[in-house]
Formats: sequence, structure tokens, C-alpha cells
Amino acid sequence: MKLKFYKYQGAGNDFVLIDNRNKTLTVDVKLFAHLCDRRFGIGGDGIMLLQNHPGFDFEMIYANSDGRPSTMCGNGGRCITAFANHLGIFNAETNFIAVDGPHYAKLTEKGVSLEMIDVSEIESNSDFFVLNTGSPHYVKEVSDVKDLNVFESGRSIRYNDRFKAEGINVNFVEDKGDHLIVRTYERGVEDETLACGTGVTAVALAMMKKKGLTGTHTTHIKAMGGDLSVTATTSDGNAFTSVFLEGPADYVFEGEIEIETV
Ligand SMILES: N[C@@H](CCC[C@H](N)C(=O)O)C(=O)O
Repeated sequence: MKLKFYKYQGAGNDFVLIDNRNKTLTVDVKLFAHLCDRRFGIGGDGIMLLQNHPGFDFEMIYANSDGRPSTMCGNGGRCITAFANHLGIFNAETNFIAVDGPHYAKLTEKGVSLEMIDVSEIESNSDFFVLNTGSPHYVKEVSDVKDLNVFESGRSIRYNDRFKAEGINVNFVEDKGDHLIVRTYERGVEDETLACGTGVTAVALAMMKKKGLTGTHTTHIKAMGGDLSVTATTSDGNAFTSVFLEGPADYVFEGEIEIETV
């Protein structure tokens, strides 16, 4: 059968999107990995199904490019919001449900602003932080992020004894004063991606904690594929509320692909 698909990207983090409101597809790891394959399929860091869900405008089902359903994808959440707007599901603001719970999102001048989950604790170590922003993240500050071998360094952390079973996404950050530069090795893609939304969110909160920033603060981030910003509120540098991830979420192309199974 022919499957209609759409391709979106947010700061270079790219996704295959399927309107699955008619329930054509169920989760199929082999098929999803094939659709994300950059040579034999459409190509993407991940794939999302947009589905109906009672009480919400839509449901986001996310899988990484390895085809396996995973935890929350921040750039994916922003891209599926743009896709839902394209499908006429909402006009300016929306409430949808994802694997980590309900999300509010709105269209903005910069693209899409997505409310992320509240974060109640950040593990702080001598030279790294660990926190969950919908997906698990390791954050390490470095002085030379552009020269770093993110694949080698990220992979060695992702597969160390502590993290290898569940996996973790690994973010390297360089503080440039008025902005951060962030590069991320993503679990489930098992490579560096051009941007990671839950990753830059984790980095922004970890750096707020490190700097002792309280109140509401906006962090500007340059990822390899584009600019993102994270606004969050904290009174103690540990618990964060009203966490918003904002940046571009753009349509790339659409088409049909022949698939064997449904
Ligand atoms: N690219 C995503 C993160 C996707 C999930 C991640 N690879 C995982 O499995 O934890 C983002 O923008 O947040």
C-alpha cells in the first residue's frame, strides 16, 4: 500500500510525520526504522504518528530512528504542533498528549513554543549534570564544543556502566556569555543530531542551576542546525516550572511511499 507522509524539521532535527487519525498504522519498529532510513526510506531522526485522543486536540506517538518508541522529543513536539496546524486541527494554540503527559503549545513569530514538563530535581556532579526533561539527559560543560568529537565522547558516556541499559542523551555545552552552544549525541539515533529539544532544555536548566539563577530566565542556545530558546522559572535552582522550548518548526516536503505491511 502507499503511505502518505510529511517531513518536518526543527533546527535540523528532522522527522517523518504521519496523520494516523484513521488508525492506518500501529507501532511497527521495523517499518518505522525503514521509514527513517536516509538511504532506503524517507530519512529522519525520528518518526511521529498524529492520532486522535479524547480530551486533547491530538496525541503524539514518537519513535527514534531505530524504530523504537521512546520518551519525549521536544523538537518533535514542536514539529507535530506545526503539522497539526497545517492539518487544520487548531489555529493559534493547542493542547496535546504525549508519552510524558499533556503539553500546551502555541505558534509564535519564531515558530512554535512548547511547554515542557516541570523538572523537580537535577543531579549535580563535579563536572556533569543528569536530569529528565521528558527524556533523560547528561549535560557536560566544555571549552571547545565545536572541536569536540561528539560521536566518540557522547557514545562512551551513553554506553558506560551506569547508563548503558536504559541509555541517555549526552549534551556538551560551551557558555559564550549571552548564549550557549550545544551539541548532542542522541540515544536511539546513536549519533549526533543537529539539535535536540529536550537536550537544550536540560542544558538551560542545568546552567541556571550552576549559575544560581532564580526567577524567570530565558536562555538562548545555538544548536548545530539552528537557534532555540528555553524560558523557565525557579525559586531554588532545583525545581523548574513554566518551562518553554521555542524555535523553528518547518515543513520540508510530503509524498507517498510504498510499504509492505500495515
Ligand atoms: N530529538 C529529541 C529527543 C528524542 C528522544 C531521545 N532520542 C531519547 O530517546 O531519549 C528532542 O528534540 O528532544
